[in-house]
Amino acid sequence: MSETTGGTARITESETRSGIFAGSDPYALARAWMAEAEKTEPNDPTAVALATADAGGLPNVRMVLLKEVEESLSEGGFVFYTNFESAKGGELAENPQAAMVMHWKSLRRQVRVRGPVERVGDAQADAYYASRAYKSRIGAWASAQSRPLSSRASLMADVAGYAARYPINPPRPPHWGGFRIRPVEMEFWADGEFRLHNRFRWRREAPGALAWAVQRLNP
Ligand SMILES: Cc1cc2nc3c(=O)[nH]c(=O)nc-3n(C[C@H](O)[C@H](O)[C@H](O)COP(=O)(O)O)c2cc1C
Ligand SMILES: Cc1ncc(COP(=O)(O)O)c(C=O)c1O
Repeated sequence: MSETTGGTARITESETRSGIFAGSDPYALARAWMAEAEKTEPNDPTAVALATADAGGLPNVRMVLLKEVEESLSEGGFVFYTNFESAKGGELAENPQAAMVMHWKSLRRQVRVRGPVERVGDAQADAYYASRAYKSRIGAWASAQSRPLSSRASLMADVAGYAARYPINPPRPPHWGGFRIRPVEMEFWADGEFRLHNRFRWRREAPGALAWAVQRLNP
């Protein structure tokens, strides 16, 4: 058992990690793997399957694009953007916890993250919204995401209506913004021969603690 200090976060682990698993900051490790995936994946290297559950515990899952792995040694988060009134928005309002997994076929690796979820602050969400294509910004106004739609024509009429209302610089819709998953657990997985994969789980040493305990897991 060894103890090291990764920035402000202490790490306890049973085995020294090396190669693609090395490092004392799991956010930096996730960013490094994503940077590799950007070179090898044909499209959407930041796509994640995002799992939520409603108040009754029934799970739901869908893809979203991860837009930020925040720079922090100990208290970072995984950020995505969506409609607060969508199915996932409703589930996160009832039960603000989520899990996500990134899987890159080209690298044969996956990263899993679990934790409580909070909304991203207005200034950060405004800045991200402003960086999107104009038509995507208008689409966020027009789409009542996850609710029934009578026809494609009605959606396109709403798109035209919002484009007329906001010919330039549409403000961020009040129903659209970001969520941040604050990990209590992360897992880095890489494919091994004959299914003898390598897995390292990073878990907070105690609820609310900054320190991580890292454990190699059976494949
Ligand atoms: C690769 C990919 C990326 C996506 N990214 C997002 C996203 O970042 N935000 C979003 O709201 N929907 C995104 N979607 C659409 C969602 O998968 C989903 O259809 C939508 O958010 C409604 O989900 P819900 O009804 O569970 O709320 C993406 C779909 C795919 C296939
Ligand atoms: C409905 C929806 N919202 C948001 C996003 C996030 O991506 P972007 O901000 O790059 O449009 C996506 C990506 O596919 C999407 O489908």
